[in-house]
Amino acid sequence: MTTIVSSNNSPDTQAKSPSLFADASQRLENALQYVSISEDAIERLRYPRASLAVSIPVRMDNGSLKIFTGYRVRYDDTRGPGKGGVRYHPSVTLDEVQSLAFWMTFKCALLDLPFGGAKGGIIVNPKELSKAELERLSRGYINEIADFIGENVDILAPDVYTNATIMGWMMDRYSTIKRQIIRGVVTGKPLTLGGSKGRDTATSTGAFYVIQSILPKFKINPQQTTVAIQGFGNAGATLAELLFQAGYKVVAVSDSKGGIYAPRGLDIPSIRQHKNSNKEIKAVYCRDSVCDIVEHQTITNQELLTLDVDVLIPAALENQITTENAKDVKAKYIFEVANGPVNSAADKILLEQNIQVIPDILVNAGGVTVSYFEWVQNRNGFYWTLEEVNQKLKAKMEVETQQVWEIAQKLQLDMRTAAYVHGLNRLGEAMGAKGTRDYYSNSRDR
Ligand SMILES: NC(=O)C1=CN([C@@H]2O[C@H](COP(=O)(O)OP(=O)(O)OC[C@H]3O[C@@H](n4cnc5c(N)ncnc54)[C@H](O)[C@@H]3O)[C@@H](O)[C@H]2O)C=CC1
Ligand SMILES: O=C(O)CCC(=O)C(=O)O
Repeated sequence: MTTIVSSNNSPDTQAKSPSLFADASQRLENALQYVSISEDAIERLRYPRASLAVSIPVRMDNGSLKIFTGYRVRYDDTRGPGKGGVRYHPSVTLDEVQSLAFWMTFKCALLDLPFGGAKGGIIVNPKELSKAELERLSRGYINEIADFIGENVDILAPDVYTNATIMGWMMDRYSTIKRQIIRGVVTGKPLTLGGSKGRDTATSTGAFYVIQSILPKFKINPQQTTVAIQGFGNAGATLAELLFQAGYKVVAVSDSKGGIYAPRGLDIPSIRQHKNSNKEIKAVYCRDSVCDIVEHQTITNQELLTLDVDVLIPAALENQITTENAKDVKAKYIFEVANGPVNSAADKILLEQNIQVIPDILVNAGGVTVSYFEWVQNRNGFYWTLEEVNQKLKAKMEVETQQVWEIAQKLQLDMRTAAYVHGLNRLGEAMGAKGTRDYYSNSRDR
């Protein structure tokens, strides 16, 4: 069954119990003094537009029935249909999904995509499910949220522990319910079902373009740059490989079980191979086609965050750098590939330490940008080459990175506040263009 949850989950109502959403909203409040948009628009942006909680009945392989809880939140759709991934994780909460949908809103505006922000999640450890159970769960989720989504309403995509296969099942189930093939309701699908070339690597490729645009501004040269990456999934592992190929010295990587650190540098392609075959990370260094296991330390995910490296890339989950460890961070640059890895209190500490944080809503926006390309291709029924996709992605990431940089320079802001200013200006403009008559109040009508 489906429940519409109160959308009145504003920072105010959550102030009594500190939440991820209250913390995320702080970034909006910090940017407000640098923009001139209407009070109405600001008030609207403080609240998610709609939040849905569903119970998903799944027949397990042993014959029992298990009920899973899922969410979908549409935060804002002023600039277009809601857009955002679906996360499968045991620690998913409504508060987290609302925060992720909030970030999607600003991310899509920042990249000037014709989308609003949305996100979904299911409380589940997918590693404990068989493939058949996972498929029934994914199809069941769509059964419950079908009236809440649509290719012109709210469009799904992959996120943590979801992938192209799951997106294919979801699109197929939605099409079955609607009695027509509707490819554009989900992006990140398998190529054979209308996926876009380059979507699987888009988040990391986009992040790579941002890194390559920002570091030269600080006269940083890849060959002398050490990098630590937390999270070795879709986003982290591919980015590690791109940086490795470009000559950066990737000295530490980790997954949910922990990581490895080798000051000599790691051979990322070999580590990916090991991970794919052995399901664990081993420290490997290869030169001239000869590989050996290098001297390395195993480290915890927390230790990785405070390594003495030039560049730190959190690419796993939110709230990794907080007041607990921010003062111990030694990296000079943090590129946030994960959503929300640094909380707002930690931002202040990092700023005092002169550490440059390049924010999630810019760094990881390559994923949703290629999702947009996929949606466009689905609507046109005409598909692009990988070169076309990457060329368009590169152009978009570089233009918006430069704009955020210029706002930061002009207003003397950190990159995160500058990114919110950029997104807010676009959101405010769209809200202004729509007018406020739908709010059924004449007090501010002009
Ligand atoms: N997949 C996408 O298109 C996009 C993903 N992101 C963000 O990137 C981050 C990673 O997502 P994906 O790579 O897609 O997920 P994924 O499911 O492919 O990989 C997640 C990785 O994080 C690791 N991990 C899980 N829990 C961890 C923990 N407690 N500590 C350290 N590592 C842990 C896993 O072992 C795995 O290596 C998330 O914050 C996600 O929201 C952002 C934009 C787009
Ligand atoms: O590709 C998409 O639509 C959204 C990806 C996503 O969930 C994110 O950027 O956090």
